[in-house]
Amino acid sequence: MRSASKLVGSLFRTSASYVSFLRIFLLKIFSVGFADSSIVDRSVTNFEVSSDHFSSSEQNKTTVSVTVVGASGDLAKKKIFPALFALYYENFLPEHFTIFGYARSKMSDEELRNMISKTLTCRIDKRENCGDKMEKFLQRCFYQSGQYDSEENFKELDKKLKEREAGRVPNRLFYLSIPPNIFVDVVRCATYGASSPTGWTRVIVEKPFGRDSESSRELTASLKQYLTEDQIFRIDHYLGKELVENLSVLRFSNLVFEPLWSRQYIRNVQLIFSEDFGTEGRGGYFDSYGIIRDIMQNHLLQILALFAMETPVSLDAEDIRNEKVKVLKSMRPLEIEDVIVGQYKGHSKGGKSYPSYTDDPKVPNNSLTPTFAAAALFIDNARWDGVPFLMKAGKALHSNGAEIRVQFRHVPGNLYRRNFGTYLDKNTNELVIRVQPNEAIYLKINNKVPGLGMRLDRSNLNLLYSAKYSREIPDAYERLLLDAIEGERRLFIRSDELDAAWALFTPVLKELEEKHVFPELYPFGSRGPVGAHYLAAKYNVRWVKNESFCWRCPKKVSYYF
Ligand SMILES: NC(=O)C1=CN([C@@H]2O[C@H](COP(=O)(O)OP(=O)(O)OC[C@H]3O[C@@H](n4cnc5c(N)ncnc54)[C@H](OP(=O)(O)O)[C@@H]3O)[C@@H](O)[C@H]2O)C=CC1
Ligand SMILES: O=C1O[C@H](COP(=O)(O)O)[C@@H](O)[C@H](O)[C@H]1O
Repeated sequence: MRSASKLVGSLFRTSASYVSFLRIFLLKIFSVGFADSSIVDRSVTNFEVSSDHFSSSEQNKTTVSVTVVGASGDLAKKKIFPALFALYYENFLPEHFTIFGYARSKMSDEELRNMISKTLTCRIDKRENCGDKMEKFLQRCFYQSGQYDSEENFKELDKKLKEREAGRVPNRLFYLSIPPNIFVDVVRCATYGASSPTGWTRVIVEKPFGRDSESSRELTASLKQYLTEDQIFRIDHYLGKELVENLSVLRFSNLVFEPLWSRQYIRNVQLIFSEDFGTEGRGGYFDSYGIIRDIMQNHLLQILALFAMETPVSLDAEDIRNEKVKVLKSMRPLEIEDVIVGQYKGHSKGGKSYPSYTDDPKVPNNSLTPTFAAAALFIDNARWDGVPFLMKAGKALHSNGAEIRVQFRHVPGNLYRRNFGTYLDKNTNELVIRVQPNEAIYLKINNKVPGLGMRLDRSNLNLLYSAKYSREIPDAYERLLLDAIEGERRLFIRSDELDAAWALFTPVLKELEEKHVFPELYPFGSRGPVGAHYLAAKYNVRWVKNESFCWRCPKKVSYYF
């Protein structure tokens, strides 16, 4: 009941619609009554089905408009419009909704629809009626051209929004898919020119949220001149990935993992991100941020916080985010001795040539920006004292993927020690959560090879999502957009979380820049700089590579670098 009353308070404060209030309130009541129902299954709570529970006259009174600011850009085309269509296709959008694209480029509604239609796709498993649905979706999309710092232009948008809202209570979501230097202008103009007069107004902000502690705080302060914290949805799309969402389920709904989840049983944790392509087309942005800001300070650190937090009081957003902040505040700021940086260099192989990072016309020839980094982080609390959390992130590597590897300690006094040979580490249990591609959770165990002898083998207890579930896994942006529409903040970053995250990385980022640390060059398509192995070795860790993660590796080989 406590969570239900908390929710009532916060919903009224943010003047959320009565319909979404009722929906969430009932869900909360259910979650108190039945332990399992606290896990919201959207297949039974989507808007279509919910209209059985809530009279359509309620839905008729409200409407949701999503304005994608920066609609002509890469992210909007690649991710946001396709995610909105997928939500529509699955009946997750409210009955009355409108989508607006807003940018400086001149476009008609028809031209926007034409642009969007090129990137919309149907779920592999649900192609029926897809063409019809696409057409209907496109008819709900409109365009307004305008400057980002013109209140007048946003007032024109407001006028068009009102026409579509047709007298219903308007709820408005603005997605800032634009470069960060214009975030504040847009928020100011949208607030004064186009915020909802009677419903809610929410703003999704894309990263980067500043370059360091100072600029991030400035950005937060500027946004808060116009918005309350409740209205700001800072997106980290890794939090919307299926396997990252599943991390808490794995920990807190199974008896077998949580007792092992500490320094007592875990030797080290590895958080690995790799891409087999370079910064193509995004060199201008990337050069002023680098891989530590682009991937580590946000995506990998968010995963780490979810992995390491204590059990939250409930699944409420504030309870979860409180626990994440505690983990981040218990961490030691990263030190320069615990980081290595690299940058990819071009070469030719098999008649094909691979570019250097600095070949990008938007990157200066003498750029020291890292495209690869490895780091060792520590959480100084009772649960994790002394356990290295190793992060590795890189572009233009030999493989593509993201995973969490949990290496367990050796079995004390292991009776089968002799059977393992010299590589004892290789035979300890390991839990792998493969975030992408080919989502999976598997546990490496030792077992006996059948027969009269006593030969041991390594096997995987394997949950491979594609084998178990026939349905397509939704894109992270779908989940996050839906959450923002529903006012669910659990997967968005609160400002104190952001402060704590920057506090860990800002000193080392400054030091790397001030000392002009030269990144170790590594060939495009390689495993990255050897320095990463020395860093791991310092903490008695070996990076492990799983064969299904590595498309250039020969099959059935476990890689110890
Ligand atoms: N692309 C991606 O994969 C990812 C992007 N992001 C973040 O999302 C946001 C949008 O990214 P993305 O779509 O790649 O960005 P783009 O560079 O494509 O910019 C989006 C739109 O903003 C306008 N714009 C671009 N540069 C400027 C400028 N200097 N001044 C004013 N307007 C400008 C352009 O629209 P017009 O000229 O028509 O006004 C452009 O179409 C950024 O904050 C980015 O960091 C985050 C994760 C991944
Ligand atoms: O935020 C970012 O993420 C992408 C990787 O996202 P994914 O969902 O495709 O794994 C990365 O390429 C980009 O540099 C970074 O800004």
